[in-house]
Amino acid sequence: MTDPLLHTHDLTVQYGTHVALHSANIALHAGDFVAVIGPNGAGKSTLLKSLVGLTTPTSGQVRFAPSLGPRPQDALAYVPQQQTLDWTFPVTAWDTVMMGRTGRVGWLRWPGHRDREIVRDALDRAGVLDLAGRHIGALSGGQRQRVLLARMLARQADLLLLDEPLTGVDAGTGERLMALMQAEARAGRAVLMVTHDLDAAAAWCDRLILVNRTVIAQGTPAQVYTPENVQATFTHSMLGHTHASA
Ligand SMILES: Nc1ncnc2c1ncn2[C@@H]1O[C@H](COP(=O)(O)OP(=O)(O)OP(=O)(O)O)[C@@H](O)[C@H]1O
Repeated sequence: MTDPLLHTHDLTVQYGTHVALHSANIALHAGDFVAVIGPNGAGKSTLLKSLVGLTTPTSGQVRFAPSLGPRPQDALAYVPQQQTLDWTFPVTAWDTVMMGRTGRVGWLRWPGHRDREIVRDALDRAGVLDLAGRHIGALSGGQRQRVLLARMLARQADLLLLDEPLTGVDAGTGERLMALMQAEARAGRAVLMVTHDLDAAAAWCDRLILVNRTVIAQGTPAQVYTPENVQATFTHSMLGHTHASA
């Protein structure tokens, strides 16, 4: 197997004395479509934020492949949870997706013809081209989620990290989003997605990572979905209610 694009080494994150994630070791390879699954408060968003650099690990490391260059964060597209974004910001769906190009174009360069083509294609693939001129505040939850996916596609990043992209979308939209993410993985990108939808994850993803304040299990859906793993993930915290000793 090729070297991973990203891997963590004993990644641990504490908020004050609360250990949100303990000694997590995961790896993401080009072509991977991976789901992170666990109960509320399991540390899933914390894991993603650590990979993106929005949360600083207490100990352990996030390591990127040298092939991603000196600024690996530029090779990464992150889709946060929808409710963490300000949807009153006065921009259209088109502008929002064009912002996905900013990292590539640079803040001081005016977007060119190619950027506009990429934005148009991304909106089209996400099924929201007809909404391009609409203010984002006037979109429904499912439409917003599609716009966020389009923004991610427009970035043309090597690593795609998504936090609960299926929340609040109908079954048809969910299928479309999963198909899009799978296509991105098949095109050689690495896709890591946090989700509460176990069925969708098992149906579409190559690998699952079960998390409950640490990594409980990882592997193919068939390897991971054992009664023991599911019980360990969803019925109690592997770290109990203890806090860090430090
Ligand atoms: N900035 C923060 N400061 C303090 N505690 C935090 C912070 N962010 C998260 N936590 C705590 O860390 C734990 C893990 O949170 P996290 O958001 O990573 O969980 P999650 O698995 O994504 O949950 P959910 O499924 O509810 O989104 C929770 O107990 C949460 O309250």
